[in-house]
Amino acid sequence: MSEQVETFEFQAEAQQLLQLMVHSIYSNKDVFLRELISNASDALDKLRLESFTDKDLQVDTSDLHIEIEVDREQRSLTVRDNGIGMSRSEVVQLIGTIAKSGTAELLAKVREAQESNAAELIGQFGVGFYSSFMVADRVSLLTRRAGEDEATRWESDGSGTYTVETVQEAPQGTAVTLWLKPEEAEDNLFDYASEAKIRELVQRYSDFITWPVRMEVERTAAEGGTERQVETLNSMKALWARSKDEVSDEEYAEFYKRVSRDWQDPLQTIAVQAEGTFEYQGLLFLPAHAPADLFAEDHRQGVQLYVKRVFVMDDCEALVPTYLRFVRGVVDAQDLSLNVSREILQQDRQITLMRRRLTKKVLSTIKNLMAEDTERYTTFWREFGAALKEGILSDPDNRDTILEIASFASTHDAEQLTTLQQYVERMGEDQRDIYYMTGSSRSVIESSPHIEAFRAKGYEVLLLTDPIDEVWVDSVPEFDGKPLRSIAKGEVDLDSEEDKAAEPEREQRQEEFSELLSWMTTLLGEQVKEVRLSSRLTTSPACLVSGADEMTPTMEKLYRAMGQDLPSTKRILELNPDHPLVTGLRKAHDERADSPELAETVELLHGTALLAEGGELSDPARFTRLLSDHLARDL
Ligand SMILES: Nc1ncnc2c1ncn2[C@@H]1O[C@H](COP(=O)(O)OP(=O)(O)OP(=O)(O)O)[C@@H](O)[C@H]1O
Repeated sequence: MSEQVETFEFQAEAQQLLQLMVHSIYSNKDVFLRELISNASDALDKLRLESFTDKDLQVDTSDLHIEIEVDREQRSLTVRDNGIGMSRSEVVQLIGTIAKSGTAELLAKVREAQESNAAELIGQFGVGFYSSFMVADRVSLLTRRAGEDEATRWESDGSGTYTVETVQEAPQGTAVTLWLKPEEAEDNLFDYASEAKIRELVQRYSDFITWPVRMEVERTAAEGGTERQVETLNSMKALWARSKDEVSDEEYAEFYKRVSRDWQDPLQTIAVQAEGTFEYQGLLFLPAHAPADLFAEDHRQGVQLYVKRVFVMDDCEALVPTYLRFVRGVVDAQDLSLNVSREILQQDRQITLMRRRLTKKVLSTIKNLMAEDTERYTTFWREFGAALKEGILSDPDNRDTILEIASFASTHDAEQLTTLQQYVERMGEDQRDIYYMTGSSRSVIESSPHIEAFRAKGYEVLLLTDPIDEVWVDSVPEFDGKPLRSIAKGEVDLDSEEDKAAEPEREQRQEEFSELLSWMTTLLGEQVKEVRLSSRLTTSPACLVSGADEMTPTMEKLYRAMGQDLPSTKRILELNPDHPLVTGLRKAHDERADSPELAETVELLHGTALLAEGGELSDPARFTRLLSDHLARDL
């Protein structure tokens, strides 16, 4: 007997994703079976774990398995599991909505993207249960949660609505039935009611699933003719427990797709075997692409934790540091309790040791990639370098390794990145420091006045443009014995023989300009700490620099964005004594120090220095008015 059928609408975002599936933006339709088997396997994992941790739950876990059933007449295919199942409210919540954060934004991007990029973006959702609608025009799901009496039937044809009804009788677990669309091989829509096709897909995509995937198949009997027989289609071997030479790249790739919910192959597979007092095995992966939310606060982090082959939790963040949050995979520990909670794990000494070891392994893998496979290393760095650099600050133990495997843009090459080691090797005899400048983009830094003298002298400057660069540079005093120095901070002392020879001339200049400098310092007292002559400028009239130990404006902005209230640090205005604007200003000041127009010129000079480094004017309207007035006077 069934109760009244209720009709619901899919949540708007779910509806959009469903539409993408129905219209099949995803060219590989085969993956629907992998998704259904993967969900079934998760449900079996959950039931087994719950039966260990909840003693009141009366369930039979002696034969947990997945079953595939085909009805060729009706062209239907059912994937059934005797796992945890879902309650009625879970069905509505889990199947009718998409709970993941950032879904709306990602969907908006998919809508704007070209077809080929759209598939890539879709991969970031994990195609999931909805992928059934790529191959079926009607899908039903019958499920009963372990420990509950009533079951739920859900059904939809993939348009805007679905129905839900409570059913009295159903086996525990979930059965998903697809009414298959007609075969259309040129559209990659194959005959999924064919035994051979199913066998092929299970072996290709789900062989490592640790639960048996069974199907009744037709066999040639010994005495001729055929007979029906139940067969287990997958080998069920836990991939991380097998030796590396026994596992093919394809198997690793499929396994990666399951644990990461990525649709592309991993960039690198990392197998870890630890023996001794605390035994564990791990299979970690570096993805080939950063997810869109890598820098979002609630970004997914961690790997799956198994204890003696029993799945315990997803996204176990205690096993990897935050700066390696993009690493995916599995760790199977031999000596942990199945009852561990996330809180306990965070403080567990053995877990800390495991994290340390896994971190070292990941970093050494990246180091090897760098030495042996530049192309893959470059891909890795482009996708994840900005996250990895967070480790320079947060993981002092591995700071040196991270600095060794880091790459940076530099004035040496317009495209290729450089390592610090390569930079040091290129340093000339007379160069003592590693020069860098931080800023919002390569072009802003390259056109900022600060870089002029360095360029003129042929000194290489690292161009650091990730927000995190602002932060770590202050914590790294040197690399390979060479101090790291910002070219936008403190005094520059380029220290060549030629500069030393120019010392007396510099002192004389200082003298000549001293009145102008002190007048300007008073005039701009609200905005700058000091006005002085510069040895870093060759073509620009002026630039702003920070004190050697002070925060840069970008850094201040960063802290403010994080909600910290900081007083703004006054900077130093440096003038180029060879620039006609500066020499002219000095002359004019000697002649008519109290002219209001002169004060305005000084204000304009300060404003242009700010603009040249990509900074923001405090009063742009006033600046443009002064500028237009002065320009008009020249006409
Ligand atoms: N066979 C099943 N048994 C129990 N629960 C299921 C089953 N299939 C799906 N679910 C529930 O429905 C949810 C949504 O499934 P869906 O496949 O859409 O996404 P997902 O598995 O969470 O994520 P993704 O597919 O992106 O990895 C699952 O998280 C799970 O809670």
